Amino acid sequence: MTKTYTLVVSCPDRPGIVRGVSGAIFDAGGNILDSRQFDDRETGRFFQRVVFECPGAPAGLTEAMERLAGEFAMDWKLIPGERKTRVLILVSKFDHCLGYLLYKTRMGELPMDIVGIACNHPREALAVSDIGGIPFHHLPITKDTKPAQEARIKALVDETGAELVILARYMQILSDDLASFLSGRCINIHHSFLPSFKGAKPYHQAHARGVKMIGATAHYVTADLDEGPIIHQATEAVSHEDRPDDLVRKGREIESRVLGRAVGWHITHRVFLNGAKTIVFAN
Ligand SMILES: Nc1nc2c(c(=O)[nH]1)N[C@@H](CN(C=O)c1ccc(C(=O)N[C@@H](CCC(=O)O)C(=O)O)cc1)CN2
Repeated sequence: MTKTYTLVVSCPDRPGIVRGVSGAIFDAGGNILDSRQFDDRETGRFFQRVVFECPGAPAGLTEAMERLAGEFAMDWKLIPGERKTRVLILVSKFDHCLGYLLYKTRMGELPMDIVGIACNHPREALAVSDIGGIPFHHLPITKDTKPAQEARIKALVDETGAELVILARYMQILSDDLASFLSGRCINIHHSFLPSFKGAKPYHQAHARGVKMIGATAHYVTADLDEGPIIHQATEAVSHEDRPDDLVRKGREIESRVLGRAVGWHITHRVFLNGAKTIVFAN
């Protein structure tokens, strides 16, 4: 039976990388369906994402990639097309982004398994979302209980085998330790067009500043608040007639859409970390 695979590679740039990778896929019986690449002249690093189909398992590809990895100092990963990413979602009071992710997952538009939802408020706080049979974890937090609460989050990640943690308007600052534990596998939605208006109340800051555009930013989480590598952003025009609540209302749609696209690109292996930035082979 024909199967599809995604191969992602990154390595110091030099001639012969694309020939090596495409040759290995050809020798394994693969037919390339899509290939995207980028050569970062600033860092001298090369990035490639290849989707190919193969009549069954790509025989010998792993061994060939290991040889290429030795020759080119290459980081690489081969992912079966039907594989779904295991995801843990963290949320606080506002559940519009959670609701959007649940809907997109149920519609089959996000290939992921939501293995749990954790919230620092009781279940009843999630006003609109129907979480169905997804396990819900109420993890209250205070200044004094933060270390224990975060230890519970780490345990949940390990117990559920979560490969990605999504902060879907989770309004608690992760400690350096937890941010480090989740490095490269935790995506946050910030409700402003970063780097403007960092912090907990960006819409009020935006209103006070009198901006004519608002936006949202999906980024990987680092210890430095709202400073992580950006995956996706979008904006919408607003006017003097918009009060803070209007900005919050208009922002809900932007936040949901931006987070949904960023998560979709991450779980389909279209996002590469490149220092403090990202490379995104968007679709
Ligand atoms: N280590 C990080 N943790 C978190 C990040 C991040 O980038 N790095 N993003 C936030 C989300 N966020 C903005 O997008 C944000 C959340 C919360 C706050 C904040 O000041 N929270 C207060 C408590 C507020 C409350 O209880 O309602 C606090 O934690 O003291 C600012 C920005 C998620 N975590």
